Amino acid sequence: MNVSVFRIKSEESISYLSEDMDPDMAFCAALRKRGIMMHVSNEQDLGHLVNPDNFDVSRKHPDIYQVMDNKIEWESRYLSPEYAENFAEGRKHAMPCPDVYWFPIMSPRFCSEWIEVMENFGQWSDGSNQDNRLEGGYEAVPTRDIHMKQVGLDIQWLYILKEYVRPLQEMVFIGYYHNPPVSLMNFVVRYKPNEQPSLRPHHDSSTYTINIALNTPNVDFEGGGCNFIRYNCSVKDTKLGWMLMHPGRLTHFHEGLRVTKGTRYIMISFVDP
Ligand SMILES: O=C(O)CCC(=O)C(=O)O
Ligand SMILES: [Fe+2]
Repeated sequence: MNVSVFRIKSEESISYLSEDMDPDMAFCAALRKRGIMMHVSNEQDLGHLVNPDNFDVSRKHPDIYQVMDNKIEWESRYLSPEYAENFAEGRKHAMPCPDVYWFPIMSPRFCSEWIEVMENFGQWSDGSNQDNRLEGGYEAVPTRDIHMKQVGLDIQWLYILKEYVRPLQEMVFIGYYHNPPVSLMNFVVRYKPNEQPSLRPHHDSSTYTINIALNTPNVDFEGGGCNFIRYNCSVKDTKLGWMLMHPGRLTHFHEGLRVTKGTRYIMISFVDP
């Protein structure tokens, strides 16, 4: 196309204004009216345009917030490449302790960016029983943590629970169906030797709890893991982006084992409290 096309002074001149069309469509229509057709000149994938209405560049890692608005690309970046294998016919789900299931769910990129979102925000709780973020203002077994709401990820996280966690739950705790999952407690926990190194035995206020490893034992930290006391069984060799799923109460009294070096991060949700 030549710029002279635009220099014609007449009522036929090319315009991108139209009462009932967006500017890009109006522009194309005006060209067509003058007999100028547009053609695809390549079939290379050059990426995508984000919707500026919901892409918040002031966030650390705005892409990780896009699970609802740009789902296909979000999955390719942040879902574990092994996620789909969880649904393979005849798949034997890992069960490291009785009724504790273990699934690959998130990619390494998810794990590192999720940690960076939290550390960039930086306002970890002080580990005391007083917690103004909660309805009752009291947390019986406090962790050093940041809640999803504090970093504007609460809606996205509930969507992740519904889309990616619930289908796994339905495969292993058969007959339990609750859609959408409800969860008021969704947070990243940080353990380190001189801050909070461990978590004393407790029940969770959940029907089931999920616990995603955001970093790697013997690489990023030493010690750590989750011990299920009734079964004298612990999961210490947690795997990056893999999620533990276990009942919250009664049978699954558990504790967070001591981190002796480095920093351990996990993502926790108490689902259907
Ligand atoms: O450290 C762990 O893996 C367990 C964490 C836990 O039990 C909790 O946050 O409720
Ligand atoms: Fe717990």
